[in-house]
Parts: sequence; structure tokens; C-alpha cells
Amino acid sequence: MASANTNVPRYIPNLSPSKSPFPLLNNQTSSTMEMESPLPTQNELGTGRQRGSFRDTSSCTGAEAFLTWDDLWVTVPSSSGTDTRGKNNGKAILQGLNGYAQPSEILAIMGPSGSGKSTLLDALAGRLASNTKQSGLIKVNGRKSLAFGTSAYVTQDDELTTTLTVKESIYYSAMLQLPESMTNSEKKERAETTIRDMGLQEVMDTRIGGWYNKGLSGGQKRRVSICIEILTRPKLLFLDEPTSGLDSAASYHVMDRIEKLTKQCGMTVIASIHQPSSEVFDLFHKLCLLSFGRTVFFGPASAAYEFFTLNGFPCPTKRNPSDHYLRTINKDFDNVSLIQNEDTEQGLEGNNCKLLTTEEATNILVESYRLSQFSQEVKLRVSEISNKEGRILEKGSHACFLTQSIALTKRSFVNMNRDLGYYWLRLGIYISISVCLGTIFYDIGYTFDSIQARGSMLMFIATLLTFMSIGGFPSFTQDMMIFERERLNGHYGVTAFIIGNTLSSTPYLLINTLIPGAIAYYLAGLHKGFEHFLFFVLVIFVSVILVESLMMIVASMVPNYLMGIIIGSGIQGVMMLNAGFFRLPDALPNPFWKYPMYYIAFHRYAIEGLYKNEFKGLSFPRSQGEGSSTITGEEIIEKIWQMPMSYSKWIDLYILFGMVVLYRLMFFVVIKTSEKIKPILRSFSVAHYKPTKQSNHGVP
Ligand SMILES: Nc1ncnc2c1ncn2[C@@H]1O[C@H](COP(=O)(O)OP(=O)(O)OP(=O)(O)O)[C@@H](O)[C@H]1O
Repeated sequence: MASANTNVPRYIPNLSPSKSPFPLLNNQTSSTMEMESPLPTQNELGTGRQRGSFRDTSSCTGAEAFLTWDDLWVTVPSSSGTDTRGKNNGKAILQGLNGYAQPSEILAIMGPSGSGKSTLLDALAGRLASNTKQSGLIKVNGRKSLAFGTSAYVTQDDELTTTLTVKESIYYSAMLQLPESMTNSEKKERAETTIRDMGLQEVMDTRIGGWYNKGLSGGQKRRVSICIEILTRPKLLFLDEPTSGLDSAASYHVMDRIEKLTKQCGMTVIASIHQPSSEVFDLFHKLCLLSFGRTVFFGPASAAYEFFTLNGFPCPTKRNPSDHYLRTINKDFDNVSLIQNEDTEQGLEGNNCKLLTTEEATNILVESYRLSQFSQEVKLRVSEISNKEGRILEKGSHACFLTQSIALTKRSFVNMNRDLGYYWLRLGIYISISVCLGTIFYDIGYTFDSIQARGSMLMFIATLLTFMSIGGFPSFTQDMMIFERERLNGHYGVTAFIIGNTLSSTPYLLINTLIPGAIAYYLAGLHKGFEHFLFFVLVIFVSVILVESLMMIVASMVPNYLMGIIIGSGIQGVMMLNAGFFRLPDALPNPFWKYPMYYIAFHRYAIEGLYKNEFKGLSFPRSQGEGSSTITGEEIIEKIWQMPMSYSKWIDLYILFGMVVLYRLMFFVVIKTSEKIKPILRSFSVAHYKPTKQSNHGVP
């Protein structure tokens, strides 16, 4: 029976010294608390052998992963600002954690919201945010660095291609990740088995869905994300809240399947988890319980029960033990009355009780753990494992570059077709604007006034069509986020992505420039002849690809599409301004606007090519009125528009094309550089960063 209590709700027994509530302080260990001690031998480290575990090794290859972390600290700049000496010591999110994870086991990281679970996963996976500082030693198979793309990480946000069905998503992922040694039908079979394992067979043909159409539920999306990452049976798998959004039955089945794979393939799984049912909790081999970045408990999951009991916090019989652990250490709601029920009283065997706040209770547990046999065992095991250098963790064999490029092209093509915002909406707007343009400049003629009209119309087309590429930025940013996730998880490389994106977008960009271009060109009656029309379309087509390449670079550097749109339009605005139309080239101020900006602005080459294509070969009256002498197109280009006639319009087109290649290469370099530089910067800051006690910000 439950009874309400006071605002300071925690009781612990007032025991005599012989019945200390902290037996672990005295190094007393019961049989259930004993850490399993078999240490890996040199041969076992990274060789695919693990004692006592059943193994179906047919689909599991490569070195196993032993992961250790020693005195791990992570701090972020403190929002409370600097201290009296003007120093910002930062806020410690993780405080000197030690631990390990080993093959064929699931390590569950639990703790109240904000206790540092995701931060610990990020630190172990080498994916901490750039504003964080890390110290301590993280090792995989006794080696310091986790090579790029060798682990799989299911993050909290499900970045998925919203237009694809579940089956398509998993199938394309299988094509991208599974090795060439598997046939297509074997890959399909693996995809379908994994879908069934995650209980998604009923929604196989349902689209994932996004903001514009509801598709899968949150829990179903979660399972799709897990499916994608377990396809290859990765040796090291990080799961950030894999069961969030799932009901208890689904949570159990998902975790049960993961546990079986873990054993079968010798996977090392580290999962942060919020509220496991007791059935799910029983699937975990080890438990790491955190509270505000400190370890409350690390050891066999089954031993946590006794640890809490022996420290004076027994779990009431009707309460799920994992709920009890979290309730005992959640300091967020201290002012809320907790309930002491009869079970607790029974567990205390009639001893006197003492009131404690959850903060005090947590401090007792943290201190008790620190001095316990568990903590000593963890330290011993960490040093044993980390001192033995095993094989380098590798991602395992992949699909070949060609298969990946084909799969990415197909996937991207389907997505661009189904996502109205990508190209179709833009095509509609382009067609409407080209009708407006064609009717405003209808039958432009060859009068003196038509010189200016032609110049304005061509400039408008070159700038508007390219500028409106920004409209596809939200869809494109979504693609980039998926690329980022898949790249970090080692599914494929940058080159395959660039090829896939370029090939899949080309037909759409051609339609987007050909149809509106033809409407505007023929309504206005621009330079007659198919060759002139073809050149006109080619310039616009290459310019639009060029802007998309520029947007790729922007998207790889900004955190979200809003910033991308703002920065992308800003860059384009500046380039338009100094293309030599709004201010003629000779009037552009030196040194910045003329050199180098006039030569960098791609609009300059676009309008130069378009003007040469339009004016060359035509002649116009030199002034208004009848009987005036004529001026040739060549003179107009050189004298009125101040553009060089020393090279042909085709050179302008080649320059634009060269810029496309350059921008795509720049994108490649940006991604590759960040891949290489980030770990170096991180290891440099780890080597030079020493956390201070003051940085705990009030956390004892
Ligand atoms: N890059 C960062 N910059 C500033 N603060 C951060 C950063 N990363 C994490 N934090 C802070 O560290 C604390 C722990 O965050 P973390 O996401 O690791 O918690 P969590 O246990 O995973 O929480 P939840 O269960 O709610 O996801 C939070 O207070 C969070 O605001």
C-alpha cells in the first residue's frame, strides 16, 4: 500500500556499524556482485573468438571490438560565464568515467535525462560536438583511434529519405553496404529478414513520410534506422535510445533481436536507454548508470539490484528495478513528494529510517561505487584490455564503388521524382515566369530599344533561374544530412555521393531549363536558329548545375537549411551584383570588385556567353528614329556591354563547366579535409586539455 510522504522523501536505514549500509566500502562482495573476470587473451583480442558464446559466423567477419575508456572527462563552455579571474572553466558533462564494452555483450547506459548518456556515446564514437573538450583515454582493441566509418551509430534523430518506402530504404542500403561476395538476391533476402526481425513487415510498402505526408510512426522510423545499421552486423554498434517511441512489446522484440545478433556475430553493443521494462533489462549484460556525468554503478546488470539494496535503497517489490534506479538518482524533481510504500519498509527490516534528498542519495551511491569492488574490477579490466593491442577495427568488405554509385544514383533519382519540392515545384514556377517574361518581351524586334531589352531579359533569365535553385535547398539539405549519417557510419564515400547526385539531378535540371527556356526564347523571338537556342539552354543548364554545386559546399558547412538559404542567397547576390550588368565592367571599382570578384562571379561568364550568342551576327540602329546608321552586335558587346570579344562564346561555356568541376572538387576537399582534420584537432585538444575540479559547477 502506498502512502504519501513529505517533501524530502528518501529514507535509508539507520544501521549499526556492523550492518553498514555501505558494505562495498568494506570490500564485502556477495556472489551476485562478483564481476565476471575472464580477461581476453592476446589471441582473443580482435580475432573473432569469445568464450562461451554461440556463433553463426556465416555473415559475421572481421575483428571484434574491445572498447575501453579511462578517466573520461567532457566539458562544454559554461553559460554562467567567466569566474573572477576571467576564466570560463566550463561545465563538466562527464566526470572521470571508466568503463569498457566487449564482444557478444550489450552495455546499457542508463541515467536520468541530461545525465550525459548521449555525450558518452558521442565521445566513444568520436563524434563529440566541436564546442566540447575531452580528456582521458579511449581505446579500441588497445589502439587509440577509432578509424573513420568503422562503427555503426543509430543516433536519436532518424535521418531517413522520407519519400522511400521501408522496403526501398533497406534494400538500397543493403546494395550500398553489403559486400560484392553476396548476390543481389542474397542482399534482398538479408534486407527482408532484417525488416521482419524489426517487426516492420506490415509497413514494408509504406513511405517513411515527412512534414508533407504522414508515413511511419516515430517508433517505426526508429526501427528503420536500426535496420539500416544492423544489415552488415557491425562489430561495434552504438544505439542512442533504440526503444524510444516503442511500446513495451516492440521494445522487447527489438532488443531481443539485437541481443541475439550480438551473441551470434560477436558484436559489441553500447546502448543508451531510458525506461527498459524488466524483460528488456534482463537482456543487458552490463549496466552503466550515470547521474550528472558521474558513475553511480558500472557492472553486471543483474548486480545493480543488490548494489542498491546493500546501500540502503532496496527496490520495492512492485516496482521495476530499472525504474527504481532512475527514481533514486533523478535530482530534477526533488521538490516533488515521492512515495514510500510498505515494501520499502519491509525491506528495511524494522530499522529506523532517515530522510534524504535524492541529491544526497545519489552522492552516497556515487561515493559507495567509487570505493566498491565493482569500481576496482572495472579499473583492472580496463587496464588489462587497453594494454593489449589487437587488430585494427575495420568496417569489413563493402559493395564496390560502381555498385554504390549505381545504387545512389537510382535512390536519388527516385527521391527527386517523388519529392515535389526538389524540382517539380520549381519547374512550375519557372514555366509561369517564362510565360510572363515571354509576354513582357514578346516579339522583341531589332529596334534601338531592343538592345537594352535583350540585355535585361538575358540577365534576368541567367540570374533568376540560378537564384531559384535555392528553392530546392530544404530537400537538398535533407539529402546532405542523410549523406552525413551514412558517411560517418562508413556506408560509402564522398565520390560515390557526388556521382550519384550529379547523374540523378541532370535529367531534372535539363527539363527545368529546356522547357522554360524554350517558352521565353521563342515568345520573345531571340536570335533565330537552333544552334543559338541550344547554346542559350546549355548556358542556363550549366549555370544551374554550378549553383547546385555551390549549394553543396554551403550545405556541407552549415548546420541547417535556414542558414544555408541565407548564406547561399547572400553569395549569389554578391556574384550577381558584380557580374558586369548593374555596374559595367570598366566602372567596377578596383581592387576588390574588379579583381578578383569580377573573375570569380559565375554570372559574368553566363551573361557574357548569352550576350555573344544573342548579339553577334545581328545589327541594330545606332539611335532611335528612322534613317540612323547601324551598329553591329560585336560593337554592342564590346562598346556597350564592355565585354571582351577576343574569345568565343564557347569559351565562356567551358569556363562555366570548369567551375562546376571545380566546385564539386571543392565539396570533395571540404568533406575529406574535415574527415582528416577533425580527429587530429580532437586528439590535439585531448592531449592539451586538463579538466579542473572547479569545472564541475556545483556538482560535488
Ligand atoms: N555540445 C554541447 N554544448 C553544451 N551543452 C551540452 C552539449 N552536449 C551536451 N550538453 C549538455 O550536457 C548534458 C547532458 O546531455 P546529454 O545529451 O548527454 O544527456 P542525455 O543523458 O543523453 O539526455 P537525454 O536522455 O534527455 O537524451 C545536458 O545538460 C546537455 O544540455
